[in-house]
Amino acid sequence: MAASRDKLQKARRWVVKIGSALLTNDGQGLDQAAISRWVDQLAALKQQGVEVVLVSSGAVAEGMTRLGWSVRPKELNRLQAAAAVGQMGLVQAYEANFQRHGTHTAQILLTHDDLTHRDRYLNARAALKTLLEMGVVPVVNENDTVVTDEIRFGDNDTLAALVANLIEADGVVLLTDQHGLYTADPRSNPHAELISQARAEDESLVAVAGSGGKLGQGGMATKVRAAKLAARSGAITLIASGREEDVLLRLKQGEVLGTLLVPDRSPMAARKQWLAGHLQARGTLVLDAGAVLALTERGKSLLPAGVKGLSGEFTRGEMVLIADESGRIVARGLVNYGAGDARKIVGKPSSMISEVLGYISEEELVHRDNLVLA
Ligand SMILES: Nc1ncnc2c1ncn2[C@@H]1O[C@H](COP(=O)(O)OP(=O)(O)O)[C@@H](O)[C@H]1O
Ligand SMILES: N[C@@H](CCC(=O)OP(=O)(O)O)C(=O)O
Repeated sequence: MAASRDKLQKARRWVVKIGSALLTNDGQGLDQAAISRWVDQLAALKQQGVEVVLVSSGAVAEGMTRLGWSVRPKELNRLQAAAAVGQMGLVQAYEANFQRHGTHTAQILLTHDDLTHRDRYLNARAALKTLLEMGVVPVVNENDTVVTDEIRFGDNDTLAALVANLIEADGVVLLTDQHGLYTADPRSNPHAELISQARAEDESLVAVAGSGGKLGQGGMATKVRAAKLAARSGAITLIASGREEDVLLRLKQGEVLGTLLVPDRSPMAARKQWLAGHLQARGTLVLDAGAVLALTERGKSLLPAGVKGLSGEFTRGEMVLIADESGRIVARGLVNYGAGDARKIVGKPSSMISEVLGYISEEELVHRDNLVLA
């Protein structure tokens, strides 16, 4: 068990999700004091070298307060309106608190659909990674204006896991109003016991998590499902109480709190399997000998300069095979430029991409994070 806790401690990129159940102050809008404490902890984690992405719910609840509604509406359009109003409150609260630490925040509104479209996936990934490199804390929520699944099912847990997949986070921390996953719902079963650790892919957890929390909320079922999703890219998930004092810092110090859900695979093996299993190759890039060595021996990204030719029709974000001049496949990966643009830049230095195409997405044709060697 200690070895697995250690993994969270050593994780250098955390996705921290704060659920609606925690964020709202007895229906009185956002719990500003609690937000201030979580932000202090997140800022301290950053100081310790952890990159953090925050996934925050609470838009509907805050919107209802701002609009003076005491009863949660049933109509989706009114829930959407409340989410749009309340999102401003979330943004204000996080930005003001992070400013105390001299840190900028960035608002990222995503839908699950965005993460299944390969070009949008790469775009979201590039934006988030750039923000992290700049030391900005992305604050993510579902874009409730264009999709309504979440406000119907109350599930930002899945979004947190998808974000972890997207940016290869090594840890997902789901903060909620319970100390973790219990053997039964502790609200209705006083004998329920806290599960300290389990395999993320353990099917018996689904039965334990039940069908959901309070009416209209995801409860533990969505957290267990999210842990399974996060495990696909090798991330470890921890479910803990956001009310526990200094919970994030204590977890970072290795204290045994909450429920740890451990992936079966290492991040690299998980990513390899995902790349190998989920996508069909749409084309082939043929590399010169220097580029083959850069990829296979030095773990580098593939730059356009090392590509001698290409075949097939592919769009940005699709899978391509990467071969040497004899036709031997040396790797596969997600390509940053569609075939038409790629043909124009192959053989050229990356410094010429913007001149040739009139824009630049990335300087690599295939980034090493999106590439697996054969
Ligand atoms: N096995 C279980 N262990 C812990 N909590 C459970 C379990 N089954 C159901 N729950 C319920 O899930 C709730 C947390 O889910 P939810 O209200 O959706 O929180 P959040 O807004 O943080 O996602 C708890 O308050 C609890 O009543
Ligand atoms: N996106 C919406 C709802 C998401 C939600 O409630 O999710 P959860 O915190 O997992 O129960 C909001 O910000 O209010």
